[in-house]
Amino acid sequence: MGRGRGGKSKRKNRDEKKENVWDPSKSQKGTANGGPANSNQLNSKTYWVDIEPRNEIYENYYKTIGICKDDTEWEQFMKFMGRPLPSTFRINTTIGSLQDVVMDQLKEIAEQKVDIEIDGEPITKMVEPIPWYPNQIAWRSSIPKKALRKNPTLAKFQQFLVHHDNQGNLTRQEAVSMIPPLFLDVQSHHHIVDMCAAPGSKTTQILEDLHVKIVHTKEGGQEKEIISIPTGSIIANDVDTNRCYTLAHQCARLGSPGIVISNHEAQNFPLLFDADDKPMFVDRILADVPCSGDGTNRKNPELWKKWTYASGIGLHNLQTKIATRAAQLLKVGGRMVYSTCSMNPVENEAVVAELLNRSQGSMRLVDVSAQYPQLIRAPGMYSWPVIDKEGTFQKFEDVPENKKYKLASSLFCPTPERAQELALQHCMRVYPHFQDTGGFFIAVLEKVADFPNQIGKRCKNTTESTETTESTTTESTTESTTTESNDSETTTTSTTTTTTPPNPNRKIKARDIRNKFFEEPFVLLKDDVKKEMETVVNFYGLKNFPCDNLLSRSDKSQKLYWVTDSVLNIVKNDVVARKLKIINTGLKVFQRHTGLGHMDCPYRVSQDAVGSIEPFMTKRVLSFTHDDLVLLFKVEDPQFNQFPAELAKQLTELEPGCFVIKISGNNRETPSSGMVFSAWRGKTSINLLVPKQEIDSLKGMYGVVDEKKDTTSTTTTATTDAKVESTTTESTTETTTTTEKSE
Ligand SMILES: C[S@@+](CC[C@H](N)C(=O)[O-])C[C@H]1O[C@@H](n2cnc3c(N)ncnc32)[C@H](O)[C@@H]1O
Repeated sequence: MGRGRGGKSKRKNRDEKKENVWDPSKSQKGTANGGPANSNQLNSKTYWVDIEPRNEIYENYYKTIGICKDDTEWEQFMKFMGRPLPSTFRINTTIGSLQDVVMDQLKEIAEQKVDIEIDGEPITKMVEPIPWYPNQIAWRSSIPKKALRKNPTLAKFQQFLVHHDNQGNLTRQEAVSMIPPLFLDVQSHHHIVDMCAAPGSKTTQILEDLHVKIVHTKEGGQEKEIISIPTGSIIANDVDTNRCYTLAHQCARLGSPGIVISNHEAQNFPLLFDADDKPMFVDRILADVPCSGDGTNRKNPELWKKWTYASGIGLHNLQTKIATRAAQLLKVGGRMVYSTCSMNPVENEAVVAELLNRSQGSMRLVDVSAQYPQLIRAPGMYSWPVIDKEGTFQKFEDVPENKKYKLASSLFCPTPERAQELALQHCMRVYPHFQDTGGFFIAVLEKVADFPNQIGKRCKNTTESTETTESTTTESTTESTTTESNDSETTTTSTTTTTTPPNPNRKIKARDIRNKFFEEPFVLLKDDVKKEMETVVNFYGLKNFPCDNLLSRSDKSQKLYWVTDSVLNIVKNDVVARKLKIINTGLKVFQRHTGLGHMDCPYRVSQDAVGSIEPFMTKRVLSFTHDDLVLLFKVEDPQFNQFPAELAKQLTELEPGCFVIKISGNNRETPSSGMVFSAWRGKTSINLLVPKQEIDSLKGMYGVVDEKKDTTSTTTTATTDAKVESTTTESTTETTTTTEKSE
């Protein structure tokens, strides 16, 4: 973590595009070129899509359900639902002293006066902190993105956003989406599962929290310290393989050894066992389940056209299964957050009530009303009718016999007495008009005892388990939102017993091919690689580096991944390591040189992990100034003697091979100071072992004009003996040298 990467470029991803259907370029109105007639008077419609933010069925539904207390509030609700969302983002809390730089710049921008109107309402602030988010880490701006680009006064803010987003210094995330991780109350030793994690905005937020350690001071107080190696871990899971790669990419930007990306159906997520064969129940679990998304209409206006009664009803069963599985995987005393970006009680309180019923008192809703008091929220609902195209039903008993198969009894609200017993008021509802956000639902639950038929009773020294592994009959993908039918679920998904251990020689199975799962398992280092590590430790002068926390992916051990103790514990259990479908884990820290002739050290430091490994290095770290860095950007493979004399001498004396460049200087004056880069010392020249995208992003940021001969080349050239292919592959974030193939 920290300033681990010189520059973090952001790859546009297909999934993001798919999810965010709003395409402002198609919605230009106003002047001939699409801009407003007067850049100070904006009409939000100018910047929004050409979709009327109305849907009669939706409006009737939510009026009947009674989410607003009266007509005046309803008007407010609809007014905000019909507007584009403010832009919101979080500052990355793990970038060390750079956080102060970002904050300074942001405050300077925030102080600038703006004089614009949107829909006739004056906007006086370009950007402001979100009041309920601690320590001014989250910010919002009501100015539409497109207006930022068009208006010269606002352009500086736009540049700030683009630059720091590219550098991984901030994450754009919807304000309400930041709420569930806050209530998860993560600590650095926690073992966490994010069950439906892609595209990963909440995972990255949790991952940042994992790197914060609470230190107890002598005076009895508490301080927060950013740590690069937590003991805990987060497994970020998603059923959609492609979305898992997006997730992996998002998480790689943070460079944490505590991440595991897995690809399972959340409702069948396997219980893991540690190296001693003990079940690894989790400390924290987030079930941010697939939902109708009817709280996101402001972001995805297309949803206005798509909403039907079936949108929520069709997902209730899957949501209940996922919530149940989450509760089963949780440690007694652990915390779970269930959330949706829907306002529909059948996806929210109904699921929570059903989970509490199934838990038979082992789960309870936590009253978090005193936490984050500036966050305006409504309590959970106690009663709601179930409405579908057949009619409106107050109780399951009211449904005609021949229609009962379409509606599960768990969709219906409990009796008022039972709702009170379950304390459904402790659920939280956030509506758009409360603080100009999307709509969201959050429930915080605690496990107080074992779940009925608690999973995890497993015989030691045997692979037999009472734990469910994925049943081939439940391998379906996400349930359709359009189906009206819904099986009434009476049993949990955990009661199936399997006695079939995973195949120890597991390669790729037919089922995996159907699910497009082709990843090789992560394994502990073989003895010969362990032996090689002695050379690596010596070459880089690694002091106290935890070599035992390294994994590889194949026999060739081309790349070595650094993981936290918690991840290591998972992989050490051979059976589990094969059962868990890991797409990626940890931090790629070393990459083998191949085809480079005789090299004293078989591995070079990967740019992905350079910031994390540099503090362990007592050799081969050279201090460069910002000007030296600019020279490296401008000149292809600069010769030693092109640098100042002292640095040229150090380079000459350095043994050939990989080394690390650390930029000196004061953070506030030299923006690149503290950045670290993996580099190669050739015979007479050096070059960066950094992907081209990252270099380009930095060059843009520092206004470096390219003086290199071949600007279209994707590789550095051959006066040095390592060449880095700078294009990233579609499916992974890896870069490969031209002399090596990725594993
Ligand atoms: C609401 S989105 C999650 C958003 C994510 N938590 C974030 O903050 O970026 C729901 C996710 O659930 C995934 N999903 C759908 N069905 C699933 C299942 N049965 N098991 C696991 N993930 C599922 C979808 O692929 C989607 O990525």
